Amino acid sequence: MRIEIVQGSGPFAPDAGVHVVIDVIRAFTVAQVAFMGGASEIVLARDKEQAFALREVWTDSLLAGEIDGLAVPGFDLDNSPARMAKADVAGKSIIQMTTNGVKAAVQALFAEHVFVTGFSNARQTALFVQTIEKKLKRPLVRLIASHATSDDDLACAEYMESILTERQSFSAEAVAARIRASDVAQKFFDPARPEFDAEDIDWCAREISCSFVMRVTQRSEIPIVERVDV
Ligand SMILES: O=C(O)[C@H](CS(=O)(=O)O)OP(=O)(O)O
Ligand SMILES: [Mg+2]
Repeated sequence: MRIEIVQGSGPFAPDAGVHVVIDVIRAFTVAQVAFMGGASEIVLARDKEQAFALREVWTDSLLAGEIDGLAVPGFDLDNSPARMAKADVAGKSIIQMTTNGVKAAVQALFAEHVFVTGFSNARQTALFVQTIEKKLKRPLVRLIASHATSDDDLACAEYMESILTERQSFSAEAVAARIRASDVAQKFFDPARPEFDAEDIDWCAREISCSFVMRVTQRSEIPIVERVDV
C-alpha cells in the first residue's frame, strides 16, 4: 500500500483506491457527532443553492453548515459540534455544506472507497482502511487534509499515516496539541469573537469512541455519507 498526503480541496488525480477526506475543525467532527445522535445519513451539498434544492427532495432533513465559519440564514444548524451534540437529529437526514471539508469531499468521489473523518474518528477509520487495503484495485491511499494550509487536518493525516504504516510515531496527545495550535482554531479562543465557541475545539481535538466509520457513496450522483458499523 502506498500512502499519499495532500492538502486542499482538489482536483485529485484519478489513481487512488481510497480517499480519506479529513476535516477536523469542524465539518467531519460534526458529522460524527450527528451520527452519534442518531442521524440517518448526511447529504453533501456543494453550495447553498444546492443545499436548499436538496431539502425539497429530502423533506425530513436539517440543513447544517457554514459560510465564513458562521451560521447560514435559513439553515437549521451551523457547523458547531457542541451545538450538534445538543440538537435532536435522531432519524433525520442532514444536508451539510461547508467551506473546506464538504468541498473537498465532493471533489474526491471517484476513488474505489471514500471516507470522511475528523481526528475524533481518525484511528477507527485508519484501522478500517487497513482491513480493505489488500482488496484494492489501485493500491494508493490518499489522505486529503481538506484545509489548504492549516495544521489541524495535516496533523490528523500524519497521525492516520502513522497508524496505517504501523509506525505509531504520533501520540494522540501530540496531534491534539497541534489541532489546538492550528491557525483555524485561534478564533475559537478569541474573546472578541464570541460567535466561535471554544467548546467546539474540545470536541475536535479528542478521540471520541464509537463503533462506526463514515463512508461516502453516491445516489443519483448526490454524495451521501453513511454510517458503516465496524
Ligand atoms: O466552520 C468551519 O470550521 C470551517 C470554516 S473556518 O475554517 O472555521 O472558517 O469550515 P470546515 O469546512 O468545517 O473546515
Ligand atoms: Mg476545517
